Amino acid sequence: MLLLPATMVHLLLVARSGPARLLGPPPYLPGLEALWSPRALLLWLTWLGLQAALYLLPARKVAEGQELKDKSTLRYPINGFQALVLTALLVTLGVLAGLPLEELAEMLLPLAFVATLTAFIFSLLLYLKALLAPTSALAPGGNSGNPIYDFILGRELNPRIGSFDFKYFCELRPGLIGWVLINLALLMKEAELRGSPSLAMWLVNGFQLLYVGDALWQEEAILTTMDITHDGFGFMLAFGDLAWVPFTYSLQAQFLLYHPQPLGWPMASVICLINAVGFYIFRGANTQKNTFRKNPSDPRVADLETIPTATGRQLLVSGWWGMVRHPNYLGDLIMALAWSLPCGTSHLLPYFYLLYFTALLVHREDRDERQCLQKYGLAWRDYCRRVPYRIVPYIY
Ligand SMILES: NC(=O)C1=CN([C@@H]2O[C@H](COP(=O)(O)OP(=O)(O)OC[C@H]3O[C@@H](n4cnc5c(N)ncnc54)[C@H](OP(=O)(O)O)[C@@H]3O)[C@@H](O)[C@H]2O)C=CC1
Ligand SMILES: CC(C)CCC[C@@H](C)[C@H]1CC=C2C3=C(CC[C@@]21C)[C@@]1(C)CC[C@H](O)C(C)(C)[C@@H]1CC3
Repeated sequence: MLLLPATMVHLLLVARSGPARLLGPPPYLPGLEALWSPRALLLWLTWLGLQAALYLLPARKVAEGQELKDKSTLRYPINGFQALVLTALLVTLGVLAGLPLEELAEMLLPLAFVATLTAFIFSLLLYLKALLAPTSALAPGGNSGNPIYDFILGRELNPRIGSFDFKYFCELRPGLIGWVLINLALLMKEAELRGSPSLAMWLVNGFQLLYVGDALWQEEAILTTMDITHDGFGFMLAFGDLAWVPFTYSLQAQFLLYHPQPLGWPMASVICLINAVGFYIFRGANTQKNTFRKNPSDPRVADLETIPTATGRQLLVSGWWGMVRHPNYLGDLIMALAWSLPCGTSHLLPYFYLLYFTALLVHREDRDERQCLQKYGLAWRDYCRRVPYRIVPYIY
């Protein structure tokens, strides 16, 4: 709980320091006056309020989630992309009216601090709320009885007030859209400092906007991911969604603002190709699984080979899911590489995301395999025999 926020602050400080050494000490230890700013708090609360208001707007579609323990299903508004477009419109109007968006680049530290504070307070409230929740509403992993463990992992699976689903909202809106907004502010700051944004900055902004835009366009697909179907909503996800994603996932753009990197068109084209390959695998795999889970007889997946399981559900054993057992992770990792390459090879810092993400996905894959083995037993063993590699074909 303390190490993650400390790591985030370390990264923010190091990115703007001359040597930008990931593994070195931070350039200085910020005092409370550098972390706390009422202006940052006001800005952050306005941002959360705006995203909540956009979430509550009428949706083009309302989707049903996976079946819960008590056999019920929850309904989710599909209006994330609409929220992104409306936010973009509002920001454009604001900038045209003189809003100094580039000033965000100077406010990252106090903003990250208030985002962390909100994550702490919010997860405490979620924990208290979960004490009143019925057993059927609890997540499988966050009910050990150890309050600290449960506070971190989250006791309740889908905490809601009325139809407002906190986990679903936080996973895709304030942090993810905040991430691209911070990137844009850094791009504008670079334009102010150097006359125009660098090619490397354009690439990082473009790739990450594609990733976020895609997540919101394919919003419904998140309903079959582990975060929604299995993990409770506690400190880890609240901090991850609200603070970690916007302030550490924008690290490459932060690095580029303070350490401009030369990048020619031939290298830029190779990097674009790497990102396109990663995106193709990531999107193909996620869409295939989501389509199959929603309707196994959908013509797009009906021809794929499957393994029946004792639960009545089937496992895909051809197509993307016949190549490795987590093709979506492979695509995501290839994209992570493409986001770091525009920052050159002189520093390790911009590769932090790739390193952290590899560790996160290897751990997540292992966790998922254990859950699947428990759920599907022999059928899962059969799947592992037929598809022996976890993430990278012939390597891992
Ligand atoms: N940028 C970031 O920071 C992060 C991004 N991600 C991305 O989020 C996406 C979702 O990841 P995550 O939720 O971890 O995992 P998945 O979307 O891969 O979901 C795993 C589940 O898929 C189902 N499944 C597994 N194998 C098969 C198969 N062969 N056929 C059919 N269903 C199968 C199982 O659930 P069941 O059978 O019950 O349906 C399993 O529990 C990924 O693309 C990942 O890269 C994840 C974490 C962080
Ligand atoms: C703080 C900890 C070290 C780790 C916290 C992990 C979280 C930051 C991630 C857990 C799963 C995530 C997903 C996405 C963002 C990061 C977190 C919240 C995701 C929304 C990114 C966009 C993708 O298209 C997705 C598939 C929708 C992702 C779902 C999982």
